[in-house]
Amino acid sequence: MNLVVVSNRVSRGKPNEPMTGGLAAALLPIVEKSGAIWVGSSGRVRDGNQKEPFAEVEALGTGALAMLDLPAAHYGGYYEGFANSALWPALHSRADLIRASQEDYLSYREVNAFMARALLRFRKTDTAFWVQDYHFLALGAELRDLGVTEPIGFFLHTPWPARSVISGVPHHRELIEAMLAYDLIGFQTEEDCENFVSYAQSDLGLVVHDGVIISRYGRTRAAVFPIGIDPKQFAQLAMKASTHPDVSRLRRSLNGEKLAIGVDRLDYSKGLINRIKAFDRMWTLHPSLARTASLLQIATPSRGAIEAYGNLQSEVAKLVTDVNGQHGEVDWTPIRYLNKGYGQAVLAGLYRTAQVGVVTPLQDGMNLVAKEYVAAQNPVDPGVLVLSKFAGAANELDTALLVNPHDIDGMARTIAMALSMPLTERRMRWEAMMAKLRGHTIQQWFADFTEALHDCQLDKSELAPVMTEPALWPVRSATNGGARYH
Ligand SMILES: O=P(O)(O)OC[C@H]1O[C@H](O[C@H]2O[C@H](CO)[C@@H](O)[C@H](O)[C@H]2O)[C@H](O)[C@@H](O)[C@@H]1O
Ligand SMILES: O=c1ccn([C@@H]2O[C@H](COP(=O)(O)OP(=O)(O)O)[C@@H](O)[C@H]2O)c(=O)[nH]1
Repeated sequence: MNLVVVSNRVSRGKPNEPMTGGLAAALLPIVEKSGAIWVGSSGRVRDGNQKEPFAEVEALGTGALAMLDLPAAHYGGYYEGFANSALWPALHSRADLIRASQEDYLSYREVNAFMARALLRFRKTDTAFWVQDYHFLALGAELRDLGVTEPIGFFLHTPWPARSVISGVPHHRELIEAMLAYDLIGFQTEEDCENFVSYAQSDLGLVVHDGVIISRYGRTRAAVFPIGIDPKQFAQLAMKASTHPDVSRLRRSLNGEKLAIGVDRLDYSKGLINRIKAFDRMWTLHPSLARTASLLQIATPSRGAIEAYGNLQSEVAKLVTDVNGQHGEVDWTPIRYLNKGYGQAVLAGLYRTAQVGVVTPLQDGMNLVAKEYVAAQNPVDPGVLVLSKFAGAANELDTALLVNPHDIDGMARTIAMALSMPLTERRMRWEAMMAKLRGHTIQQWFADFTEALHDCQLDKSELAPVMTEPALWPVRSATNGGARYH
């Protein structure tokens, strides 16, 4: 099978460069070894009506990486607009932050249609397409319109919310109907999958049998594939990193003080404000922890052109300044706040230096930082993970100290408890989490999804086509060769 993997964000795999998000971090090591072609955005745009999309293609491991220049007129409306100002907030149950215009929606559809045309260049006999994430909900339908009959899978890296929340997205119905052009739709958790299936049944009135949704396109299997990491490789990275200058300097600067670490994109879904308030509360409730335990918070800038992200950056910076002003001493800074990214080779060493990992998103598809923190620990003296129950990772890492990120007092108490947890309990919890990480690696995730996609194709060829009542479909009219949706 010739696999074509598609995502908005790709990674060129430069060692020492920070990863922009978990999708690129997770896909890089497996795509490199799979021989697949990975197609995504180059981060550049190009003017004009590109008849032949421009792609820079380079070798990536045993396969290739193709980076496309996306259409200049639509990029902003697609990425900052519909994908990250309408879909992202809805997918993270923040309906209050949904901002969507008709122009943004049309740009989103244009970029999906553009990507479909671009993908034809990589289609060979026996090709399967694997589309990643909410940037390309309609890509499968666009490919079908171009006559593609090969298997097309889709994996959603974010949560899928309750019906009432996703219904807040303009054009939700036609987008979700378009998703049914995929043969296989993968989710991070059972809850996400159930929410999606419930929408298909209740809002689209479709029949669902054994996880298979029957629509005008035929059969779509909805299933759960929790994404993992390579814990062995991450542990090796962490051991090697102990001599990295940044890691050595951090260790020296601590003078025996305990350290908690947080590593997140600066995103409102990550719960940074509540986390910092929890530390503030902890130092107020337990004055003995002032000077003896501090927080290193890495907050990598993300999607800065979007208003909600710009506001968050100012709000977090102000809160950190207030808390440091309140609890700091002439020779002690409670929160070290870094507004930049680090390569994973350093990050792994920073995780290992910290006695507590704090991962407290309000909502998160998976959260790979939680898994990486666990894998990076020293087995004889492991740190403690404080983890939000609303991160996908909490389903597997259930021996972490699970917290409600809305309960600031509760988080303050739990972080204090983590800082003083006895070694036997730390080891017991850590070993149970490592067993889960070893059982669900990124390699396994990749193999499970591609095998399930292959099985969908077999089912298709063995079963007669399904006829159903036509659902409501977007009305298309051609304008300058592009697709328009009403
Ligand atoms: O590409 P960006 O706009 O810079 O954003 C970075 C990525 O953020 C999201 O990552 C998700 O994928 C992780 C791996 O499955 C998962 O652990 C995390 O919970 C998700 O939020 C987004 O879904 C990606 O498309 C972005 O590339
Ligand atoms: O400075 C940084 C911050 C994060 N990461 C990586 O970015 C990914 C973040 O993934 P996660 O699933 O936690 O969250 P996302 O950002 O995708 O929502 C992880 O693999 C981190 O190791 C990185 O390489 N450098």
